[in-house]
Amino acid sequence: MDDEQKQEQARVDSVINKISDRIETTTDEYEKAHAEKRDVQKNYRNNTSVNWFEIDDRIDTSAELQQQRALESRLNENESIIKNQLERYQILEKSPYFGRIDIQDPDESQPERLYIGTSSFVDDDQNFLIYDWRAPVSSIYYNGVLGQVAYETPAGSQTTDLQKKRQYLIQNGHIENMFDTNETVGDEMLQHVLGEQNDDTMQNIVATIQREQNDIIRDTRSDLLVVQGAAGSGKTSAILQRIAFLLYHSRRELEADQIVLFSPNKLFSHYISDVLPSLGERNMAQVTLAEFFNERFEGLHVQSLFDRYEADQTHPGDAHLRDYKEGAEFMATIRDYCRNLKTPEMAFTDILFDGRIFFSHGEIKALYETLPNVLPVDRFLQLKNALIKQLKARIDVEAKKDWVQDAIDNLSTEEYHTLLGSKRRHQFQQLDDEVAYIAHKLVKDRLRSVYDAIYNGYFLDTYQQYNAFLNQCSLPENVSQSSWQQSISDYHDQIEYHRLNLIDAAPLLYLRDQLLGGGTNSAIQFLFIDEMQDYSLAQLLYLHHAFPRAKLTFLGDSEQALFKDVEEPEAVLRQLNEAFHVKKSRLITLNRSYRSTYPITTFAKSLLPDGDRIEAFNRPGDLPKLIIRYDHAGATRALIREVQTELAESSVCAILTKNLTEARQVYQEIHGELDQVTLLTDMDRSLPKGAVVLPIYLAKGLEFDSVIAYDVSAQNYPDASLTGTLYTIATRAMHHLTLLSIGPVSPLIATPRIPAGQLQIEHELNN
Ligand SMILES: Nc1ncnc2c1ncn2[C@@H]1O[C@H](COP(=O)(O)OP(=O)(O)OP(=O)(O)O)[C@@H](O)[C@H]1O
Repeated sequence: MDDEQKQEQARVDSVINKISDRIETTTDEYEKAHAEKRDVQKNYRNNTSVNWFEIDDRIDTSAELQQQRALESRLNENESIIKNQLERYQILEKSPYFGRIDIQDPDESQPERLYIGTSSFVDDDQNFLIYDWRAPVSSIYYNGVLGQVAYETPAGSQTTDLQKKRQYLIQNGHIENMFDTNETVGDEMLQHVLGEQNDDTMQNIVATIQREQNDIIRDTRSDLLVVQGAAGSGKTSAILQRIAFLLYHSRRELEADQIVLFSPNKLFSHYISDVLPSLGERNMAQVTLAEFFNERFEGLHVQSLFDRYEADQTHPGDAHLRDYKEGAEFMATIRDYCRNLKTPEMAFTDILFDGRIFFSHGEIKALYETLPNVLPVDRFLQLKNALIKQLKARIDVEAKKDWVQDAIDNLSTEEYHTLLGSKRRHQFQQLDDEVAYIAHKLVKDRLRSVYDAIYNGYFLDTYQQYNAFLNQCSLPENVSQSSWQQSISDYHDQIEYHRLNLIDAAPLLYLRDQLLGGGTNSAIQFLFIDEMQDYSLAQLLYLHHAFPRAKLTFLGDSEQALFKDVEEPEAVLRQLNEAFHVKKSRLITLNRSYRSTYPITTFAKSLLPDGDRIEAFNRPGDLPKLIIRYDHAGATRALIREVQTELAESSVCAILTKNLTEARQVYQEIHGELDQVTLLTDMDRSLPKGAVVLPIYLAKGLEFDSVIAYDVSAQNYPDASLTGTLYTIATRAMHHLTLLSIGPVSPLIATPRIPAGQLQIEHELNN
């Protein structure tokens, strides 16, 4: 250790001491806050156990309880603020900072040294010992090269002279490594971090954020930010850091649950779940598209993207028809259709109660006719109000009937009191009033389902309405009437079985919202969509409609699209701009790929016709291995041997297949021969150790130490339509990639673009 490093270590020690002291005092504070909250809660519980019916005169209790509830919520908040601070200090205690910048401001006589870490730390004399990485001045660390640099502050742009930039790797209080660099963030540090990574969960990249990634993270202006980047270029990492940045930037106005991330699968949700907590922030809400749709279509099973991948492989369907139904124009057609819909064309339906008609569709239609001719969404709101008014009138009439009196007589004391609810006996002038109240309440409760049906708009059969819409569409030239009619009849059959094809989900929801209103959540301020290439424009438009106030960040890589054509990043942005009409949009492309070793990225990019623009990060490693076998038994033996070799070094080895059928078959073949092997499905939420077998679409967004691509033969990957699939598989590997071919190798690999020297080839003879 040279003198310089000794001095730096001494500073680290002294800062850690101060952090440890602070942890001690904060722990005391936390315990106090916790005890205070517990006392109040105990008190609150004792009070709420008051029996309302026996102690009629304790009217004050309610006000007291309200006060206590407010107090409890204040104490809760206080406790969680202290807890959060404590967690941040605990993170800092292990590794207080990762960067230092020495800057000389024009109006200062001395240069200043600033140390940068995951959050700021101020000593008792108000000296900033650590700056938060998200502070305006910290951007110099990520963006600046030595010399004059500018950075944005709330007060405008500032310039300063950057004299030194130093990076540290501090683990458990020790400086493991430190480098001075003139680059944005030096490659040495990246080498170190990337070489060390393992599969468990994603790590934050705060110490080594690259310049273009920093642009993504710190963008606060764009309404629509589109990130297109090669596999492993850090798109997901960057947006998680962006979320942490936004939470810091708008601490007062933004909560983590006002941010939604659409993630590609459940495994991915788990995989990224540690990143924000490791930065001292709460996780945002996460949902998959399938979860979102299934929640919106209660009682209907919506086809998932995975079901569709599987179906596509046997019945690819009409591509033109799909393009039409998944496009922006189709959604616009729905909006126009809804706006111009005439009463006779509306699919009104009866509201039933106990199997009998309560409001007939004719009655409802007639009522609708009497309402002012405004947009359907407003007119339906009026219709709901009018129907609820009628329902109330019918409740009044019904409450006076004999059956109700009989029902009251048969109520147990407990049921009676439940109906009485918070009302107290002395609030009624006479017993009759009380009975009338109970009768009314009883009928209202019984008719609750009618009320819900009105409230939810069940008087309009939206499935039937969508069917009617489909039947009147003017088709584009490349879509034939027969294939359109077939798709309508498929839709019809699916609905009969309470199922819905993915292609119809967004349009149908849009139609429903256009007519009946609702479906929107204005509380969400930021919407993130990862793997955007797997979403149709119609789906993206629907999500924009569903979260109308949210700023949008979409990220993806069209090269990784399974069964879809590659699109240029600029074309993606153009399409979105035309469809979304946002004020400020921005495209950021990331071409440098960090995940895999140099030989793996070099191989993977060669699979793509235009892979040259991808830059492989220079991390050394073994060449990808291509194993060729000419029969199934030989292939299985080779597979088992490879898995064993890989598991001797790594804790997880992923065998990636084209689809679920293939994954099941591989699992059957090997699970008797290996100790730890798991077949993963779309229900799995976490990754077990050992060998895992899964179809590629479930591995989207994930990475593994070691990947075996199963059966890359010419028979299994015959043509360019599977380039995206193969590329996605190859780019999941961080350190080792093995390709197993049963029979002659796919022309996607046996191509002049991939010289033999890029691979280690093992033929059957070597078995
Ligand atoms: N600046 C960085 N510093 C350190 N590691 C990084 C950096 N950028 C990316 N990585 C690492 O590279 C790997 C790939 O990153 P990430 O998963 O974010 O890429 P991606 O573009 O979303 O990939 P894909 O599209 O293939 O899912 C991760 O292990 C991530 O930690």
